[in-house]
Amino acid sequence: MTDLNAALENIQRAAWLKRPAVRAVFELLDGDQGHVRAVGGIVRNTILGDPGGDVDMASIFTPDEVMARAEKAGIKAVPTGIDHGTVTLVVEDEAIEVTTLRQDVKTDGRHAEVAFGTDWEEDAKRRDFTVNALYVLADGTLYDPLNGVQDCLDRNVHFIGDAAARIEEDYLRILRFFRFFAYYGSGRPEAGGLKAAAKLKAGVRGLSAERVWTELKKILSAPDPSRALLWMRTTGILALVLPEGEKWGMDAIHGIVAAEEELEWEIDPLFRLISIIPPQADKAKALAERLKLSNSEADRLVKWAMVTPIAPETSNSALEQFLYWGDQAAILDRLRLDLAALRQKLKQDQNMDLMAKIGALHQHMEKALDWTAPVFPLGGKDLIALGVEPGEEMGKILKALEQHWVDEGFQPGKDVLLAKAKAEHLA
Ligand SMILES: Nc1ccn([C@@H]2O[C@H](COP(=O)(O)OP(=O)(O)OP(=O)(O)O)[C@@H](O)[C@H]2O)c(=O)n1
Repeated sequence: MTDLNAALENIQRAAWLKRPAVRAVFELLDGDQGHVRAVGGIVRNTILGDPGGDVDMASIFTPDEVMARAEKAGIKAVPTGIDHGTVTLVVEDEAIEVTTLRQDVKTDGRHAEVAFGTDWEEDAKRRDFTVNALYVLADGTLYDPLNGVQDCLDRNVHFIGDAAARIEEDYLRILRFFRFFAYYGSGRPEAGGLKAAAKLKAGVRGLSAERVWTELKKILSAPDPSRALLWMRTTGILALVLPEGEKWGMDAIHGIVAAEEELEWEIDPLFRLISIIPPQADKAKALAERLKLSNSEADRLVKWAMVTPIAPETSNSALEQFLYWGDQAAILDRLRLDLAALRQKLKQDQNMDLMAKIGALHQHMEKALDWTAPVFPLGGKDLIALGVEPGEEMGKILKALEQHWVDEGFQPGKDVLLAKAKAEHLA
């Protein structure tokens, strides 16, 4: 476990703190006087020993002042979120968001109305969690007004001030609570935050589909999201954002996480989603529409839901037929899912039958991964040459010949197929 000294050292040594863009922004906005500071995810992640992510900064200067200074210094500045006081500065291809300190004035639960401020503690207090209210100054010292470092070290995702009030400012914070718990939490989520999240959960209904899906994807991308998902289910929050996953085997996710680790599968949030919803095309479609998944995400989900499960006993030739007529990616998803489930089962019940099934599924997966569909050697032109009129009938003949070719293990060549066409279809 990281201790305080190691955490502070992580910051002093952080490579991002020395990057030209970060130095340029510190210089532009009087970093030596503490008027601009790195904040948010990058600081949190660095303390926890995983210094990845974009560098976001906060500053006492108004967006106009930031723009004016950037222009004078020849730094590219784009007003990317001017309503929220955000200007993006670009130096040597690195984009850094600089947001003016804020004080909240009014809120409707989704969008806080903000006034610019110059008080760092005030800015810290209007953020969501203590672990996100950490600032790094130009010289690498830490400003931690709300004891966020200790909460990082204790793996405690702790709302700032009154949890309910923080949530009412932005209901997305309910999902962020579970996201940060998934990544950094240990034990149980903090009781006060959990209670407030459960009580105010109806508020997530008012969030845009895009924000919910983006956040859900981040939860599903955590090294092990299973505990967070279980708490979301216990509090009834999962039922609101993902009703399909409510009664379905949440246990599957354990098998997936284990298989990812043991078989070095890449973490794939959509695959994890697949594992916790039932394989029903109508449900998959409804989910994709409700959460506004991208076309490729929706396509993958629906195709997976429609694919026929492939039993371990399936013969090689039957598998080839599945692969030829079906969707390779969906079949692979199906195989991976079943494999992960069987491997999990084997941990409780070491029996030969299970081992044999797992071995067979491994082989099916190898085959499916290597699969390139053979090309059917016949086309419409070949039948026209035999005197068949183009049209529906020709389509039927071609389909029948193709089916025969597949059934025969893709072996019959063009001549054999043409002979069959003459004998059976053109007599
Ligand atoms: N609903 C929100 C969203 C963000 N923030 C604050 O804005 C910072 C930046 O937000 P964002 O970039 O969305 O998230 P990060 O915490 O930086 O995490 P990541 O970059 O890993 O998504 C957060 O750290 C937090 O201080 C907040 O208080 N409430």
